[in-house]
Amino acid sequence: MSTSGKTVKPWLASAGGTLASAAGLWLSALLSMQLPRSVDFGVLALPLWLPAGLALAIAMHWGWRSAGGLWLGMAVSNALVLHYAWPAALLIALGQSGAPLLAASMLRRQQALPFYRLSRVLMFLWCGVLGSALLSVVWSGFFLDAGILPAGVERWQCLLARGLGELSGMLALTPSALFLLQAEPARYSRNPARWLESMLLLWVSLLLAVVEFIVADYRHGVAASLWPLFFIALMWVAFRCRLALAYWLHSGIVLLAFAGVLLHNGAAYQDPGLSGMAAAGMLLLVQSLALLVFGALVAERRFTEDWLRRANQTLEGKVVERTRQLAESEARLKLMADASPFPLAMNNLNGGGLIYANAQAESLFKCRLDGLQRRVQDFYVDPAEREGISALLRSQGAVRDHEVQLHDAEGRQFWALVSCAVVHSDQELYVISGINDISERKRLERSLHAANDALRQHVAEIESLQVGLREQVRRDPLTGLFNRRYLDEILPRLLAHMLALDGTVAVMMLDADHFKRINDSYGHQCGDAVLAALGAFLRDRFRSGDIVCRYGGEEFCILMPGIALEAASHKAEQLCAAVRQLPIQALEHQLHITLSIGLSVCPLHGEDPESLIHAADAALYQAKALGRDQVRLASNTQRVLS
Ligand SMILES: Nc1nc2c(ncn2[C@@H]2O[C@H](COP(=O)(O)OP(=O)(O)OP(=O)(O)O)[C@@H](O)[C@H]2O)c(=O)[nH]1
Repeated sequence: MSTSGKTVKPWLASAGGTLASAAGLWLSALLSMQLPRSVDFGVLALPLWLPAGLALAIAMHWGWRSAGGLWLGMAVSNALVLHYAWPAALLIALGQSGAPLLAASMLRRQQALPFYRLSRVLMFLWCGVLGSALLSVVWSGFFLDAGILPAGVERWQCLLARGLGELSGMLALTPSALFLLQAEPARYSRNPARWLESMLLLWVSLLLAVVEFIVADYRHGVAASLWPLFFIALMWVAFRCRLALAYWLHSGIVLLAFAGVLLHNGAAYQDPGLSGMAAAGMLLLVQSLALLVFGALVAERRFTEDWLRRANQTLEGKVVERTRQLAESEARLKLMADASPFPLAMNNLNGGGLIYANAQAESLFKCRLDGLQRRVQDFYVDPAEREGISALLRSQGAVRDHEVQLHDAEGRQFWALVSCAVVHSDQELYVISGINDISERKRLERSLHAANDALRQHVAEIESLQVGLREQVRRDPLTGLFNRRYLDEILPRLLAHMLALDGTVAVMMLDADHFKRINDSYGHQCGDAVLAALGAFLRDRFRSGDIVCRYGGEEFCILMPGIALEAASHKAEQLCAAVRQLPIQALEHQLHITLSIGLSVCPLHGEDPESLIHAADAALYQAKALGRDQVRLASNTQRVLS
């Protein structure tokens, strides 16, 4: 370890301390000897034994490091001031230095310092002052016979005097030493007004002490009665100012009292006898004890106040730090929310008052939303919708992807997808909402729906056209009856179906007789009208299950499923007769026509379309050949019927 040039060597410091301690003790012994001795009572042979008080103060402040100085100082005092033989002086000094060192060590172990509790003051008085004095006196007692006992003084008297002297010395000097030992909060020294008050009190008190103890005539009773003023001044200083200052003042008063006694004047020196000195000593001791006790109480209160102040400062520091952390955290969260690419807002659940909205939300709603008196319901096209969301939030705590219609500050309405969550903070319920403008999506959805509707309509039209086309394909345009194409398509299926059911199908072929004449006589259009009228008549004449087709030209074919040969023949005869009687209005002409009919029946005349058509056609041809206006059955049927 490097040491600077200014650092005092430990051994030098130790030697210096030893010598300084020794010198101090020797000087205080010299001073003690100047004080009046008892001549009347012989008990207090020694006056206030100042070295003992000083030794305890040194031992408490520097501990065992001061052992050499104490021993040397005491030995020198014994030898040079009290004129003991050197061996006795050295041996007695062992006790005089060891006793305060032991007492100080014990007090340190019990942490008796600093004196900010009354219990510690009592501990100090008991262990330090009384214990030290007793130890020292007991030790000295072994050597008092070694030719050093004053003539005519009993040993016990000498021990008692020594003991009381040391006790008094320690008590009187303790407050004076305490300014070295006492730790106390320093805040009183920083207050200028208090400092001025301290200085004023200190110097006025010292001035009064000079007057009281040095200038005033000891025979004057008034001077002695002023002593209580110093108590007041000391307590005042101790209470209002730093304790160290009170100890200083006490030390000054003690020194001035001693000085007055030495000068044979002042309140402490009331008479040259022992009684005056004893009274002065008692007053000093009482003053010392009072200051110790009062100082401890004051210090206790100050340390408690200081502890509370520091605890408060620590607490305040923690609060400040916590507040800072919260502010940082809040700033981070705000930064995150502000930088969010999605519109975010926060509001009171009750009332809907907006607390926060990020820049995206402000841009969406086209207005500033920071701390304004705005409510979320102000932005709903239908405020009742907001009530619905609030009710959901109260019951479920969150709402996901709710479609609502909002409007911005400029009145533009738009659809939004809203997701909300309830959060608790400071006994309040808040709602955090994410808002997604879905106007464009909605517009596309509407376009899509419109396109779908148009497409559906288009498909329906196509289907209708297809149905029409299908009808056109299988219908004859002139009569509205099924055409031959349909007949060719339906007949095989019908036959297969009826054969599977063991049923019958009659095929009726009929032809208008001499139709060429109508065309020739009345024109082709009139012929068309006749054909149309005949078709309508045929359609009405047959059951809905029958299939009436225009086979071609003026020839028709009718399929009648499930009809027997006789019934079919009968129906053909009736038809023939009915048409014969039928007046047909064709254009401006009323005409009559007749029909020739050929009839075949499945399975009698065949089980396939060709056979049946051919058989019916042959029968028709036969009816024509036999003079027309008649019904003929297919050829092999003749036998069956006859
Ligand atoms: N107005 C009109 N006439 C048609 C149509 N289809 C065929 N015809 C006519 O019908 C006539 C059929 O004549 P024919 O085959 O000689 O038969 P018919 O005159 O009825 O004599 P028979 O059948 O032997 O009694 C022809 O003059 C055709 O032009 C049509 O759709 N409209």
